[in-house]
Amino acid sequence: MYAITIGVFDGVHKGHQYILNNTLELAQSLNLEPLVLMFRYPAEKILGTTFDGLILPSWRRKEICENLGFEVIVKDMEEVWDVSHEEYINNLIDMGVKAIVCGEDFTFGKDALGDVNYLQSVSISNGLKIKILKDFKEDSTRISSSLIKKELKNGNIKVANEMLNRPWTLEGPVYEDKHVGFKLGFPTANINILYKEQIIFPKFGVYLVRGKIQGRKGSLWGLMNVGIRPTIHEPNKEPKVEVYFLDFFGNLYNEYIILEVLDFLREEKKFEDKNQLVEAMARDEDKAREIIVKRYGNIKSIL
Ligand SMILES: Cc1cc2nc3c(=O)[nH]c(=O)nc-3n(C[C@H](O)[C@H](O)[C@H](O)COP(=O)(O)O)c2cc1C
Ligand SMILES: Nc1ncnc2c1ncn2[C@@H]1O[C@H](COP(=O)(O)OP(=O)(O)O)[C@@H](O)[C@H]1O
Repeated sequence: MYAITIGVFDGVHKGHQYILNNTLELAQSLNLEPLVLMFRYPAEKILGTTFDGLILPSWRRKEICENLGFEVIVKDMEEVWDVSHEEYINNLIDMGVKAIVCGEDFTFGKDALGDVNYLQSVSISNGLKIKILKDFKEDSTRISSSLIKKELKNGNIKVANEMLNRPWTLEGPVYEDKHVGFKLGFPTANINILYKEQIIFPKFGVYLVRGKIQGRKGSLWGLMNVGIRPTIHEPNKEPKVEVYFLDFFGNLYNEYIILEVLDFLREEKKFEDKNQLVEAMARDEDKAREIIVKRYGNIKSIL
């Protein structure tokens, strides 16, 4: 028997963490198993309106919830798009749901006709316990996935990380390209962040990151560039996420990399020539090393 919470949980930010913690507490007090029904994408993606990508892919959100102690079911919202709100609740009851935790703006079922009032009206006859939570606010700001995405688009990575309660991560497999990086003296592993799900690109520019190569123990400092590389390429190139790891040399093709994005160093620029770009990259490296020593006590890159 389950205590469930339902949603996209994009980012699994502080507001989500508040709902999740409440679900864990309720589950414990009622002797139920905590369960998350998680949707891969928000409704905007299906409606084709203003969806600019996910903060975190579904498997990463699932893992975070599992680490908190939840069982997690990931579904495509399309699967339940046409299910009426009455049937939706009946399906949950059939699954063994005994308690539901949600925010006050929670809606469900076809045309979003199910809401917290409906939930409460059917709860007694179905023996359901409903817990409705008020918006989670910090300094009177309502923390939300769309606010975090706005901060990421503005390069305010530290603000976003604060709302996430952990460093934002970008991840994906490394793919081979034209080897321009090596020739510039800064080899960069290209990370395909879109290989399975649509993920948001942050503001184009240079970031300090800490990277992990899946299957290896340690982690590496790195400089991540996100953008269209206007110095080297024609305009309208596809944006790319690439990382130059400090104090590392090795083959990363086809490795799977997870980057913790820690700081925004500067915007991407079109330099007059390659030499100026290389000089700027060297300055980026100096700045990154300064931050590492100052803020992180010179923790080394280790693999
Ligand atoms: C630390 C760092 C900073 C970068 N800054 C810029 C930049 O400001 N402008 C730019 O055009 N490219 C920038 N790049 C991207 C390089 O142009 C790119 O790594 C190189 O062209 C190889 O790209 P390719 O894989 O598309 O061949 C930067 C790369 C790194 C690692
Ligand atoms: N310090 C490093 N940081 C990132 N990649 C490195 C590093 N040292 C070696 N490499 C390797 O070099 C590759 C990138 O070289 P680059 O010339 O930029 O080629 P490509 O155009 O294929 O990305 C990486 O995918 C990785 O295999």
